Formats: sequence, structure tokens, C-alpha cells
Amino acid sequence: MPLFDKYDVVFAGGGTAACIIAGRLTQADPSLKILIIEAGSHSFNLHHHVQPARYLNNLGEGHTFSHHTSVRSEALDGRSVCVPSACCVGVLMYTRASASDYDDWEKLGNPGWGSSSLIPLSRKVETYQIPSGSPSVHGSTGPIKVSHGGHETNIGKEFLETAGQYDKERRTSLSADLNDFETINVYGPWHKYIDLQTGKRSDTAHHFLYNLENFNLDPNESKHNLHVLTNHRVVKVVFQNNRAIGVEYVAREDVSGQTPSQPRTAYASRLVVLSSGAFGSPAILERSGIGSAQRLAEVDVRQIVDLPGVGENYNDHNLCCASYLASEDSDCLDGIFSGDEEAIKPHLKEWEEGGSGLLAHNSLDAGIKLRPTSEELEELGPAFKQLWEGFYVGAPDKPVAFLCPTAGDFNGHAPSSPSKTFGMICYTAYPQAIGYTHITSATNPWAPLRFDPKYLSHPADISILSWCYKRGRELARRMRSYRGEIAAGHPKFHSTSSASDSSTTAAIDSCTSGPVDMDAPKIVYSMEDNKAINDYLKATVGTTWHSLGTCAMRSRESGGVVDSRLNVYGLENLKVADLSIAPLNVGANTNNTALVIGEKAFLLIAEDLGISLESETINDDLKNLALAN
Ligand SMILES: Cc1cc2nc3c(=O)[nH]c(=O)nc-3n(C[C@H](O)[C@H](O)[C@H](O)COP(=O)(O)OP(=O)(O)OC[C@H]3O[C@@H](n4cnc5c(N)ncnc54)[C@H](O)[C@@H]3O)c2cc1C
Repeated sequence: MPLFDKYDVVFAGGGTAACIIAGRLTQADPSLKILIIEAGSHSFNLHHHVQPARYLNNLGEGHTFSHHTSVRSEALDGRSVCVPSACCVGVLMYTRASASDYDDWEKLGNPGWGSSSLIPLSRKVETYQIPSGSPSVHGSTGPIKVSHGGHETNIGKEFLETAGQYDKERRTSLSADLNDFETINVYGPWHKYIDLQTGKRSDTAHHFLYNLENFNLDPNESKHNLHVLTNHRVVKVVFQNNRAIGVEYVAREDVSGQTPSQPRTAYASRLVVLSSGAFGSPAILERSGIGSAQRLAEVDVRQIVDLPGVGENYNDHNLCCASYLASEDSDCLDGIFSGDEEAIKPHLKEWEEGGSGLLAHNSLDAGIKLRPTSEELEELGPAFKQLWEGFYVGAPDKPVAFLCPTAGDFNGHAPSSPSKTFGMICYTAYPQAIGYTHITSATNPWAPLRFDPKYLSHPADISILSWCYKRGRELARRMRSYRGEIAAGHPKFHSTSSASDSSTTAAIDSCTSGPVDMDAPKIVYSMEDNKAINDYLKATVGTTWHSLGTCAMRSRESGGVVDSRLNVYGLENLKVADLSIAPLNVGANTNNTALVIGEKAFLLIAEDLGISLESETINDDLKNLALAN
């Protein structure tokens, strides 16, 4: 239980952004009494968390994960989708936004949130362990380590070799920097949030909290002023007039039936910060009476502030994973993905002794941020063309989609051992369909949300995924390790279709099928084939776990929830600081943007609290950044 009667700052949620803000605040002013209330458990040195390759095993139901099931969607032929949220870096893919993404945020009326302010923060937070990293965009002293991981898979190498020979329209470079905020349409290496020295996952809990001097996982044992209370959820914010003075919270055990027993209160004399992510933060606001009058009336919550944007503007990216068989000599992560400890054992020694091998890996070694050629633009159809002209032409640094091979199939379609598999994943960088998330209970923070991500409800979104699936398929079937397609991970083409000839639709049992020639003709798809692809996408499209935007930093008139200092409109002493504040999507995996938001929020909060960044505990880089912003 919390040790102090009253804290200076209370955080609801202890994920990517919160750990940075709390860790930096406590370094800047060790006398600050800070409480983090976190729904999940501690991850300190847990082997399934710090050993990178085990991430798929973490996706089950548990205390660290919340699964949000959507309403049934017409665009997905009546299917629901399930989106988990959690307090970790997940798949460990290091991907940064495009510079224009942040400039678009600033243009919406958010001074200090453009690329010139945020790129230095993205540099600040990292130590880029890739020797060729440019110091103008990559950091060398930050807590979060970025490397290529402890192994180089043949799948990644072959993807780049194949792309170099097959795709004459685009460049391939082994030393390309795909995450310099501007490079697109280049095939290159894909890096990871893995510390090269230890082979461990590099996350904000370990590098901003657990490493603090005197920090103790158990607040009762702590001699530190920063306490973390895990396995508890914040129900709502407590106000005195319009000033936030604390939060009510409950433990999972306190919930019986629909209603938790009497919640406890943690008081905050200076600031309450909601950092519960794109699902958690709007839910806390709604339970606190902040949101649209209609939504709050539906769940019997008295409205305190009318902010119809709460829970709206839900963004994600749309994922498609196609599955292929790989040659038996491929170094794939299937065994580790299966969670079978016997399969993991052979890799443990190498990881423990040198931080290397397949356990220090996430299966993704290469990829491309794709934009279409003029020929492909035609293939993408009229709905996309309109989007292209209105959105992409003026933003040459924005990708349309990502395409990356995975050494091991995410879908778990691996036939029985010892077969090896690889995947070809693609996701849409800026889906046009925007969803929502709202509460269904006024009091129970574990109650399911009413949630619809609206996947594929815009026609351009499905054309992009279809185009990427076809591109990925052409590359996959030319890779040396290709041994056929796994039927369950592909569209059901009619057996007489040329899109399903023997070399392209080998079923699970045709393991001897090798790659086609590099100059084999491109597969031609009929209207019926295209329908089969669309049906497959509707049946399988999934989340990239990149939920954002549900407490958008915009003007109040345009549906905003927080201003550009992250203050919730109409209230005092209440900020939101996590990915939910993103006013528009970013064309990237989102952890990097959450890191940047954490760094930016720290500077804003330090300033509000009157903390001098001249303090000796703050290093010079940070001082300079604060002065520059
Ligand atoms: C499975 C998965 C894989 C991912 N893979 C990648 C990847 O490879 N690369 C990448 O860049 N990004 C990845 N992401 C996305 C990245 O993890 C998120 O973008 C980032 O963590 C968001 O940071 P945040 O601070 O906004 O929220 P989070 O890090 O989600 O933190 C929110 C925290 O609040 C807690 N919480 C929620 N409700 C409450 C409540 N009521 N009370 C108290 N606590 C609460 C949650 O438990 C959580 O810990 C992945 C995400 C997931 C889920």
C-alpha cells in the first residue's frame, strides 16, 4: 500500500511514457513524493520479459495484459477483433515516425510538438548501438538501447538479397538507416530495442525506474520517494471543485460481480497524470465525468466537463501476416515462439553468456517503408488515388505501408516439428478508418470497453493491404529458403486460378517446393482472385498494437481533450501523458513516439512544478533541450 498520506504527483498507469516522466522527475528533484498506480505486475528481470524472443508467449491473458474485444464489424463481415494493451515494448521493433508526422501535430495548434522539437528528444532517449548511426538523428547517451540484436537470420539476409535483385524500382542497402525520420522506399536492416551488451529487452521500466538508487519494488520496503503500486487500477480522478486532488483505485481482488468494493484514495497535492494508454486514459476520464454528455448518460456518470472527444479518434495500423514454409536449415524462431522450454533451452546458454543468439532477437531483421511506383498506383485503385493526391503527394517522407519478413510465423501455423516457417508481415501506415473506445461501467475498471477500431471500413485501407500482400508474396517465393505457402495463412484462391499454381500455393505437405526463378513472371490476379484476397484480409486483419489518439491534443472546438501542455480542458492539476494524446497517427510502430511523449511531458511537468533543470542530477544534454524548447 502507499506509504505516504499524500503524494506530490500521482500517475495512473506505469507504461512506456510514465516510467520516463516519473524517473526523470525523481532524478531532477529527489524530494518529490511520487506514486505510480499500475494495473499490471512488475517486470523486473523476469526472463519471459527481458529475453526478447519470448514476446509471443506474453500475449496470453494475464495480469500484464488487457484484451479489448471490439463490437462486430460489418466491414469485417461481422467479425470482432481483439486488441491487447500492455506495459512493455512488445515486439521490440525500433521504428520512428516521419518528421512530417510531428510537423502535422504542430500545425494543428500545438507549438513545441513539431519535428524540430521532438527529434532531439528521440535522440535524447536512446543509445544507438549501430556503428553507422548518424549523430544528427541518433543518440549516444540515452537510457534506451537500440541494436540489431544478437543474431542475423538468413531470412532477413535473403529478403534483402531478393529485393535487391527483383525490385528494380527501389534501392536496397545493407547500411540504410530506415529510421532517420525521412527515408522511405529503401530495403534495409531493421533494428530492435535490445541492448547489444546484455541481449536484454531495453524498456523504460528497467532503464528509468528499476535502476534508480534505493528503488524497491515493494513500496513498503522502499526508502525512496517514488513508489509503484502494481496490480491495482485507477477508477477515477478525485476533484475539489475543478481541481484534481487525487485518484480512487482498486485491486482486482476488490471486484466482486459488477462493482468493486470501496475504492481507496491516493491524494496528489500538485498533479495527477493519466498515463494509462489509449484505452486506459479515456476510460478513467469517462468514469470521472469527463466526456460526451450522451456517452456519460448511457453509463450513468454525472458529467463534470463536456469533452465529446474523449475516447474518439482511435487510431491503429492494420496488420496482415502471410505464412510460408522455410528450409530446414533456416534459423527461425518457431521453437521459441511455441513457448516449449525444451526448444528454448539450446539458446539459453548463448544468451546468458554473451547476450547473443536467437533469444536476443525478435525475428525481424529487414524491411521497407513502402510507397507505390506509378504503375502500382494504378493497381491501388481510385479510392487510394484520391488519398494519394490529398495526403501523400505533399508528404514525401510518409510511407504508405510497411513490409518485413519474420523468421518464424506470427500466426503459429507451423506444421508439426521440425518444420520451419517464416512470415511476411505488412501493415498500413495511415489507415483512414478511425474508431472509438468508451466505458460500459461507471465503477469497474475491469469491465469490457465498448470499442470499435473500424478496421478496413475505408476502401483505401483494404487496397493498401492487398497490394502489400501481393508484393510480399512475389518476394517470398523468390527467397532461397522458400519451401511453399502454408494454406491457412493465405487467401483461398480457386484451384483453377493462375494465382494458385503449384509453385505458389504449395500446401503444408509440399515441403519440397523451392523458390521460383528470380525472373519468373509476376502472378496475375483475376477479379475472383482479388475477391479471395479481400475476403482473406477481412477474415484475418489484426492489430499492430499501436492504439493511440483517444485523448487528442487538439483545440477544444475540434474534439481536443488536452491542450499542448497536456492539461485536460476545463480542469486544473490534471494532465494526460501517453500515446492517447497523439492528435494524428504516425506512420511507424508507436513505442518511439511514446518515448518522445514521455520526454516532452517530463519537460512540461518539470516546468509547471518549478523544477530547475539546472539541477546537477540532470545531464547537460537534457538541460540544453529544455532551454531549446
Ligand atoms: C503486444 C504489443 C506489441 C508491441 N510491439 C511494439 C513494437 O515492436 N515496437 C513499437 O514501437 N511498439 C510496439 N508496441 C506499442 C507500444 O508498446 C506502445 O505504443 C507504447 O507502450 C504506448 O505507451 P503508453 O505510455 O502510451 O502506454 P502503455 O505503455 O500501454 O502504458 C499504459 C499503462 O497503463 C496501465 N493501465 C491501463 N489502465 C489502467 C488503470 N485504470 N489504472 C492503472 N494502470 C492502468 C497499463 O497496464 C499499462 O501498463 C506494442 C504494443 C503491444 C501491446
